[in-house]
Amino acid sequence: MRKYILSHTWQLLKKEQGLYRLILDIIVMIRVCKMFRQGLRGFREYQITETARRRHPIFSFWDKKKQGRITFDTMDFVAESGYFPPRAIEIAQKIPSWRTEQDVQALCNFLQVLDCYRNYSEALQLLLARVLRFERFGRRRVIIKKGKKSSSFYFIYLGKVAVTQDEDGSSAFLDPHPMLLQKGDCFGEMGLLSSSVRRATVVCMEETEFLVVDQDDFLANNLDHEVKKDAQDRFEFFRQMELLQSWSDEKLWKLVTLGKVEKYSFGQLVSKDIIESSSVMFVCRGSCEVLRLLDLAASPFYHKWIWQHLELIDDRALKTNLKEASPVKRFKDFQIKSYPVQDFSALKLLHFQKALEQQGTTFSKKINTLEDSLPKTFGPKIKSQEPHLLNCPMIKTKYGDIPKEALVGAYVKLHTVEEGEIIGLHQILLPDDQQDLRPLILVSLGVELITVQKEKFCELIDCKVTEKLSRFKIGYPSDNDMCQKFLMENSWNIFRKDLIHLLEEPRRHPPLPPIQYKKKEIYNPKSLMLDLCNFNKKTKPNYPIFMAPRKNLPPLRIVQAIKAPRYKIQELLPRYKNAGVLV
Ligand SMILES: Nc1ncnc2c1ncn2[C@@H]1O[C@@H]2COP(=O)(O)O[C@H]2[C@H]1O
Repeated sequence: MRKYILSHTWQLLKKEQGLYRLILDIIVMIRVCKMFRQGLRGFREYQITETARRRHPIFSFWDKKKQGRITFDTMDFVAESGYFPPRAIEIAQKIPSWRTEQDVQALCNFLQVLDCYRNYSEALQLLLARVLRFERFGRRRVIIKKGKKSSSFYFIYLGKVAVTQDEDGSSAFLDPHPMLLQKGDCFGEMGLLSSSVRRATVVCMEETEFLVVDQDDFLANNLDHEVKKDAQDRFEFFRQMELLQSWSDEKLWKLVTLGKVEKYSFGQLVSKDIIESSSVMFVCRGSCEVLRLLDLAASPFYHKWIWQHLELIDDRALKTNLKEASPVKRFKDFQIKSYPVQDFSALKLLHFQKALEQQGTTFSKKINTLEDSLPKTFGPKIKSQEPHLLNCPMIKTKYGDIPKEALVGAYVKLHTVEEGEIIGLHQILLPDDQQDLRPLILVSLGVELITVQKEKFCELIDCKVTEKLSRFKIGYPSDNDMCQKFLMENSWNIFRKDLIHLLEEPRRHPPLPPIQYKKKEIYNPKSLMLDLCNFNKKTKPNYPIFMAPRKNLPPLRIVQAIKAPRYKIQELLPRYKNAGVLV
């Protein structure tokens, strides 16, 4: 009997292999890519901090191409937590002409953890690695004295320094909020680029490690040429921008000197809130995404949607639904593109077109008018809820009571900013009361930006730029529009899953079992799923292994999808009463 079952299962598996195998391979590939990407992101900040006493492994192999042994000695990376590794100190203490190509490349790799260093072009990074020397100073040591001439530039590897306006830096120890610079920052650029006196005093607040470039080495190794080349590239970039066409070369060079290059790897947060940011950002390479953290409970659509679904919690019979549109119509209505993350960039375009059609209507006014009106498709009013149906804590909101568990948020993507575009300018000319002040998050997809202080940029703006900027008025869709779209996509996803389950024969032996989550949780932080079907059921507390500190988490619990009680799809599509019609 067992033999028969086994051979039967094997036959079944063989029959379905083709497409199913392909899908599994794709899933595995996606998972591996995701892990690899996450791993790489972590690697940039990685440093082994074992004690030097421990036995250390050396990995090595023979490289046929190079006819040499390639060795990875973990000791090279061993350092006390945060300190510059001894191997790197060894290189940085050699005089530039004694450093080999490998030394330079290795030092360059060690320094990738410093934002300020990483922001330079690769060619300049290598040239810097040739000349940087290592220094460590204690608390209260003055590095630069205001008004004096000295000629070095500093990267901070560890510790903190304060920038003061007195000569001996003592004010930094009395000031409750001194101006601090820390790991990854740099200072003293005046010493390298000109022979003018220092504009401020810099003093160590604690034991601090520096990598220092001296002007003599800088000039002797032609670093000034590379710096000029970088600046020329930035100039060319600005020259090609339509917005700045009317500016003279002199004005553009001013902008070049005001700008600071910043690089962000994939998935890195660029700005927590673009609206609050004091900089204008020019995307010179790559792209980034504008996201909005949507508080679903702040929208009347969500309230209506939640209560409509919670009414079905006791498996009520399908009656009201019969009056609704036919399943075919519903299916057609739901035929919109669905994404694993909520991508609403198209909604922005739609919104933009609408806004253009209704000329004279400002964006902020539009939000206000939408705020209190309910969508017609959902009926004129939210039905009165019967709290006794649900045995869970409730929260009072502007639109009535809502289960506490249902207070969730979702990240939605509003826009992808591409090369050549500008961030932080579109509202610059609007008076304060007309600005859309909703916080927007900027996340890198691998991007290189030039940031310029908004204030400084505004000082350069002339009437031609003002006129071009006035045509820039792009508003993002209101939170209500986004919430409505989120719920529509969510409903479509639920419907699509139900339909697939209905049409497909249930798989008896899945070779790759899906990750099992605890069923009874209402909110699952791993799958980012809110499961409203689990209300009124006894829930087991779920203790996640790792939880980021509360202060680093977003103010709302984030969901990617919401599962809700619903009518059985067999009732909606009575012709397909039995599962497996497709197979
Ligand atoms: N307001 C400031 N913010 C950050 N760094 C500053 C500020 N003022 C001066 N510095 C740095 O302190 C350094 C003092 O020497 P430099 O003038 O060569 O270059 C200066 C800048 O790098």
